[in-house]
Parts: sequence; C-alpha cells; structure tokens
Amino acid sequence: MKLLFTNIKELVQVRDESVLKVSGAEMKELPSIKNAWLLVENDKIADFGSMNELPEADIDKTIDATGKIILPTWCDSHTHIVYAGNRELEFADRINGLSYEEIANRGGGILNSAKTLQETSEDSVYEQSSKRLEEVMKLGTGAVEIKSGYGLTEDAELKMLRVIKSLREKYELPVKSTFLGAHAIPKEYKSKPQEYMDLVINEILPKVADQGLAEYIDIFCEKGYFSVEDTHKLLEAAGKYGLRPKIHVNQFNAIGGVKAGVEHNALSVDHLEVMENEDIEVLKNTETMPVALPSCSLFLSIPYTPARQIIEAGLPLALATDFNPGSTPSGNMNLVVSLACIKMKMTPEEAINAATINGAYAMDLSKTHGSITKGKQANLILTKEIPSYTFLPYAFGTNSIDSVYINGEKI
Ligand SMILES: N=CN[C@@H](CCC(=O)O)C(=O)O
Ligand SMILES: [Zn+2]
Repeated sequence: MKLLFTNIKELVQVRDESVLKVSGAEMKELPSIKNAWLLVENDKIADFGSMNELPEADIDKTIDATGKIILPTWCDSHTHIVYAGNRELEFADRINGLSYEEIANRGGGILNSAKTLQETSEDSVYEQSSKRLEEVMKLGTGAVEIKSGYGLTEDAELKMLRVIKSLREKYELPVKSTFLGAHAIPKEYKSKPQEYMDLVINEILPKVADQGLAEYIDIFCEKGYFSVEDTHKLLEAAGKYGLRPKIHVNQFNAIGGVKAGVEHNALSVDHLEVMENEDIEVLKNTETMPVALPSCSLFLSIPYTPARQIIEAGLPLALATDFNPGSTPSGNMNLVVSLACIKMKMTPEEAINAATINGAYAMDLSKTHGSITKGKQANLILTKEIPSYTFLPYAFGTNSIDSVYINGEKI
C-alpha cells in the first residue's frame, strides 16, 4: 500500500536517522520542509521532499494536505493510564483546601487508587484503560509508556502489568511497560516499610521479570514514600533482571533521586519540579533523559520543572503527560506542549522536540519513532488548516488535529 500526502503546508521534525535526541541549544532547531510531499509505504515513511521535486510513482491513495501541517505523533514517555475508578472527590477536597500530601496521609491518594484497583476485575481494568488509550491516540499520541503501581500487592501488580501487555497486543502503537511496585507503602506496612521493599524486591520483581511483563523499573523516590537508599536497592536488584530505571524524582523535594538514577544509568528521571544545581550538574554527559510533566504541575498547583535552566545547561528535556487519576487526570499531549511554552517558557520548537524525538528517546524508541525519517514508522499527525506549527501550542485547548496515522493507517 502506497499512500502519498501532497501539498503539505509544512512537514515538521524532518531528521536524519542518526538523531536520537536533541539537547541544549539544538532543541531550538525544528527542521522542516515547506510545501512538501510525504510517501508512506505500508507502515513506514518511505520518502519525502519538496513539491517542486515530486517524483512520479504508482500510488494507491493520495491525500491533499493543502493548508495542513504534518508532524510525527507525540511520544508520551510517562503515564499511569492503567487504573480503576477515579479520584474526583479528592479533587473537590483539594479545592476546599486540603493538600495532595494531606489527602495521601489520610489514606487517600495512591492508596485509594490501589484499593479500587485491587477490587476491580482484570477485564474491567482493561476496558477502562483501553478507553483512555483510544482517547489519547485520537489526540495524537503514537507511542506510550504505562506503569503499574496502583496494585501494591503481588496479585494486583501482576494484574496491572498483564493489562498493559494486553493493550500492547491489541493496539498498533508501541506500548512500553514499567514496574512501579514501589509507588507507595501500603497501609499494612506503614510501621515496617522495609518489609514492603523486601516483598517488592524478593517476591514481586522476580515474577515480573520471569513473566516478561516489564522493560523498566520505577520507584517514587520522595519524602514519605521511598528513600534514596531504597532506590539504590531496588535499581540494583532490577538491573540484574535487565530492567532499566525510569524513576519518579524531585516532585516535591530534592533528596538525591536524580543522582541515584544517573548512577544506575536511568533511561529517564521524571518530574523534576524541584531542582537543585547539583541535580542539573549530575545529569551532564549522561545517557539519562530529564522528563517534565507540566500538566501535573497545573493540576496540583506545584512548581513547573525549570526547563530553561535545564536546557541552558546543555541538557536535553522530554515532555510527557503523567496521565493518572490523582495528580494528572489528562493524557492530552497537546495541552502539555502548550503548558511547556506558556508556563515553562520553552519555545514551540523546543516543546515539539521534547514531545517527539526526546520523548521517543525516553522509551528507547527514537530509532523507529519521534521524527519524520525514512524507514521510521509512519506515525503521523495531520493537522487541520492552521497558520503555522506555533499555532498548536498557542491555541491551547483547541483541537487542531484533523487525523492521526499509526503505522500508516488512519485511526
Ligand atoms: N507521584 C507519584 N505518582 C503519580 C501520582 C500518583 C497519584 O496521585 O495517584 C505522579 O507521577 O504524579
Ligand atoms: Zn507519574
């Protein structure tokens, strides 16, 4: 099947295959071709160029993209899309003055979602989660990472991971799976948190690994959750099973989680709302991608990740949604890109790079996704008629997407 897009107003994020992430000042560059064509052959990007040099070829279908922009789909490298129920009552509690921390201390928060998940059948968790996944795909997400972490028992963690596996098998987009057993200390372990760590490390982790249910390991390294010492222990153990870290750090406090992640060659360190200079320094010259989650900052009214400081230090930055029932009940990457520009002072070019090629890197997918590159998967956003790509973050809350293609198929 050969599908040709013609008269594309601008083909955005056109890259050579050697570009796997962009860092520092490079993030300001967003290579594009104006008045372009793009050829998709089966599931892959076959070729592209300027309309002045449109080659003759046998084509099965042509789509006239006059006035429209094409860019690679968003790569959302941090989500908790698999969950059961919702937490809108806690939302109301927060409006009435309780903090996220106070709600968690009363047994709400992650423990509330864990209770609901434990009581919900695997089929129902799948149904609820697949609706969310379909919703975000229509919003332009073409690759996604999903974490466990609302189980907090062996059965429930494995249930979540099986749901992630089923989603991966059913949907065409790449779905990466992360084991987040160390997301919160269950009530019954409150007075003996080390026993919960032992359960995660010695009982659940080996089963996750044996059953091939996760590629990555995660931990919520934060005051009141898991310490830097716990983080080292877990990452060390998970490394023996080949699970690379992608970890929650520096959301409320800088306690040394970034350094711990870097020491274990984390693929990414995520959240980073509170950053000390040493957290920035330790990320320099590493393979670890910093990931910002601005819709979490919006929803919880907490600081935004200091993107300017990170980028100006020469580091890369990726953007993701953190879609989850407690701190970010939204999986809309378009909103994330807007917030990055409006609240974190990223330029549209930086934000689009962060949400595409750098997001792909943070899931080990930048060899196949995240840019318009010959041979990569044809995961594409075709916009409505819009004046420029800057219009995407500018017109926040407006759906500027005409259609989304995953592996060359319109969804
Ligand atoms: N901070 C840790 N985990 C999630 C929130 C979990 C929840 O509140 O349910 C996050 O990334 O924001
Ligand atoms: Zn998260």
